[in-house]
Amino acid sequence: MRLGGRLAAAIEILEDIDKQQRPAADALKDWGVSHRFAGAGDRAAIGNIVYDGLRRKRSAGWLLGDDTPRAIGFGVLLLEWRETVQSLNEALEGDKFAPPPLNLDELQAIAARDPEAAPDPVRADCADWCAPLLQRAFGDEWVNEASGLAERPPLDLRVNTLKADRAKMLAELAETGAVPTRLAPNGLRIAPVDGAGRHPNVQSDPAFRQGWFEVQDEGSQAAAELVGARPGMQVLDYCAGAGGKTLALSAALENHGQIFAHDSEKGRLAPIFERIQRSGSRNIQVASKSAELADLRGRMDCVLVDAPCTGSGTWRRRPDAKWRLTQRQLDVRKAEQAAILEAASAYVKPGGHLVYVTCSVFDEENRDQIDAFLARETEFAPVDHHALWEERFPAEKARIDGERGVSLTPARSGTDGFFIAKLRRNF
Ligand SMILES: C[S@@+](CC[C@H](N)C(=O)[O-])C[C@H]1O[C@@H](n2cnc3c(N)ncnc32)[C@H](O)[C@@H]1O
Repeated sequence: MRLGGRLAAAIEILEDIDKQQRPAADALKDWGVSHRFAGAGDRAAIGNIVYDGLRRKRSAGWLLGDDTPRAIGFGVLLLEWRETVQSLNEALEGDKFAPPPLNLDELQAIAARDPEAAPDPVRADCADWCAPLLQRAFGDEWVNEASGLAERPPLDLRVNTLKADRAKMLAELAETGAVPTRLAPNGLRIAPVDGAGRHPNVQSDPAFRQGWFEVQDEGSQAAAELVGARPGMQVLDYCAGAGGKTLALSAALENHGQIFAHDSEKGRLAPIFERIQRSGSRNIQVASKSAELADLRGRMDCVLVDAPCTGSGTWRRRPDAKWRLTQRQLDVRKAEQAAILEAASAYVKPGGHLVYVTCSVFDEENRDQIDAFLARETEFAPVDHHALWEERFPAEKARIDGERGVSLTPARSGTDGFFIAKLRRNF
């Protein structure tokens, strides 16, 4: 397929996502099934236009003076793919699968608009109702921080130190261009791809099947590091889901001590069993029912609450979620987070720690939750987050509120957006 055919396919998929309000991954998969002739390179290129279009939906549409899938598809090629009006016209000419070329209105809009001078919510590529949330979280930096959340992400891996080390993995994955991550001590990073490129399918590498590494954003790895799990500890991962952080904690425990992996939704835990087996972890006990946790009350050295959240920190990877999010969903998440913090805190022993993590950048899900929890539960007090950060990552910058927690963002730390607060139970 030439660029025109790929663009037409991307516009069709963007229309489908818009009309059906469905996840981008599902729409792309269905398109692939009904267009089996498309090769791997075409699928990657079409997927990139769709995902870039969703990341930069507002600014791409604004450039053409419209918010249709067509405007977004063309706009994002101009904004992100280094195409020009001229190069696009040349590429589309004579391609019978291409969409109609840019019309006069579109050409006039493009000529009249300077992306740098666009209104703030357009440059931030966010919904209007989210702008005040981002402003509150980032102050004067909000547009820059929000546009960081609209960039392509890298592919990050965590080396499983139960089976391998970083030098061994660097050699194994040399062809991928992987380099050590700056923050996470066991991380590797494969840089974001350009244009129609695609990341290597690392999960088909024999080293993955042998459990030498996992795919995990560096921010998630850093969050697991800040939990401070050490060999011999008793740790409860209260919202374990598919086990991304459980496995990182298990490696930190070096198989000494115990991790209890819990999640209220049994189905979410389903992938954890195979992952545990592959990783060589021998100290993870999966507990899907709350009743199975009864004996752990007041006994844990550390309880991790990796809370359900809006996921606003992961908009680079799931840009469709950015446009589906509603105020009502945020309110539901806030209520869940408060209830989970309350319930999980009962398992921490005196002198132990409660660690609250979200992959959101909104204060409403982060520091506000910590403030409200500390006001209710006087036996808990925050650790010194500056000292915590310095101890683990002395050379790196993060947005730190000493009392409430550490915030990571693409613009600041080059990771997904994460919030981490560590509280000590004093009595
Ligand atoms: C952010 S995800 C966890 C991701 C996981 N820790 C990882 O690193 O891969 C949040 C999880 O919280 C779970 N959850 C939601 N409500 C819960 C509750 N009341 N108690 C325990 N887990 C809950 C969800 O099912 C979801 O799997």
